[in-house]
Amino acid sequence: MRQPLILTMGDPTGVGPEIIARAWLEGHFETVNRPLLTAGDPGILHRAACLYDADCVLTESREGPASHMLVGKGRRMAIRALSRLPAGQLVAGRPDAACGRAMLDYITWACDRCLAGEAAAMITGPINKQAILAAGCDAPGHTELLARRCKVDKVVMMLGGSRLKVCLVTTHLAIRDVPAALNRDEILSTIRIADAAFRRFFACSRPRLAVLALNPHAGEGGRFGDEESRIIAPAIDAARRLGISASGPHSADALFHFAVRGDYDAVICMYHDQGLIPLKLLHFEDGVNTTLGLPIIRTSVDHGTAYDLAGTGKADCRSLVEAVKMAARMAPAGL
Ligand SMILES: NC(=O)c1ccc[n+]([C@@H]2O[C@H](COP(=O)([O-])OP(=O)(O)OC[C@H]3O[C@@H](n4cnc5c(N)ncnc54)[C@H](O)[C@@H]3O)[C@@H](O)[C@H]2O)c1
Ligand SMILES: N[C@H](C(=O)O)[C@H](O)COP(=O)(O)O
Repeated sequence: MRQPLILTMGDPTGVGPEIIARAWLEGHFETVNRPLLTAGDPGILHRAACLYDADCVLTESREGPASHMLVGKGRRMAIRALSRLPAGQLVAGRPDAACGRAMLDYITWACDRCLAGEAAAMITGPINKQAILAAGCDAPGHTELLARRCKVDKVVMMLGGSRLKVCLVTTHLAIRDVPAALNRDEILSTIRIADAAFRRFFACSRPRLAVLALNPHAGEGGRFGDEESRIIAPAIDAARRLGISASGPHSADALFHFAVRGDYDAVICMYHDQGLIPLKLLHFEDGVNTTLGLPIIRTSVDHGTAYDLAGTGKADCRSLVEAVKMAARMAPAGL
């Protein structure tokens, strides 16, 4: 049998459990060509599924990799029980350290199964970064946590949809710390990882990568900053010498128009919101977050825990569905 895709449930008090249950109950995973296993909490998932189907039933199973099956409208959802939190006592949007520990356990278990070749890919539900900190993990997000777990120094956060894909040089850090975190090698390695991933996973023989400037008007010849001439242009030159189709530094305000028009395959962005604002403007509903440069395949929803919606059953599950489909496409054929 083909190895499964593992879905991690995310924050038990966020929308993760309900978007997983919703996607299952609406049948969105029926065309996925691999088994799906949810790493999470059966009681929480059952409570979430009841938002859509009051008759759904949680059953114990002692056979197979799934310790629980959730049955709703004839669909069987395999669950690996990694926590048994008191569902009735948890309040939407208020994770405690036990929830933080559980979120971490889902992620590390799934990552280890992928590293061992027992799963083909992992897809992550949204976590709360404060809660994982309360549970003793100082990684600012999945991206950094998985890089550490896989013993990789440099990975790239890419978010994308059909119209736009953005790769970030820096991720979760204060805006005031961005300039100091940028250097030629970081930018060059981001370009190289993006280039390799597009060739391998997205059937792009020579990806066209647009590299953004940091400052307005690409620094206006040094008047508004010199990162462009000092750091970014040398990184682009080095990439081009390696045969990579990288261009820039482009003015960030104008470039997205051309990228969305189809002139580029991906945009290399200097910091989080430079890339994620245009991306989420276009692709909030169906965007996918992918970590490039890991030895495993990891995709994710492009949104957070959405505490304002948790427990209402109103959260959109399209990003999750796209993340699962993308993981299935990226998964190694031999596994
Ligand atoms: N993949 C991840 O684990 C991930 C991604 C982004 C943010 N986060 C975390 O989530 C928490 C909240 O972050 P935030 O408030 O910046 O972003 P958010 O995405 O949780 O919420 C922003 C807005 O989008 C809405 N929204 C989010 N998901 C939705 C969905 N599926 N359907 C409909 N509307 C949806 C919310 O209701 C809210 O109005 C933070 O702790 C953050 O670190 C986690
Ligand atoms: N920057 C991501 C976003 O806004 O969607 C998000 O915080 C997720 O990060 P991780 O995949 O590292 O958890």
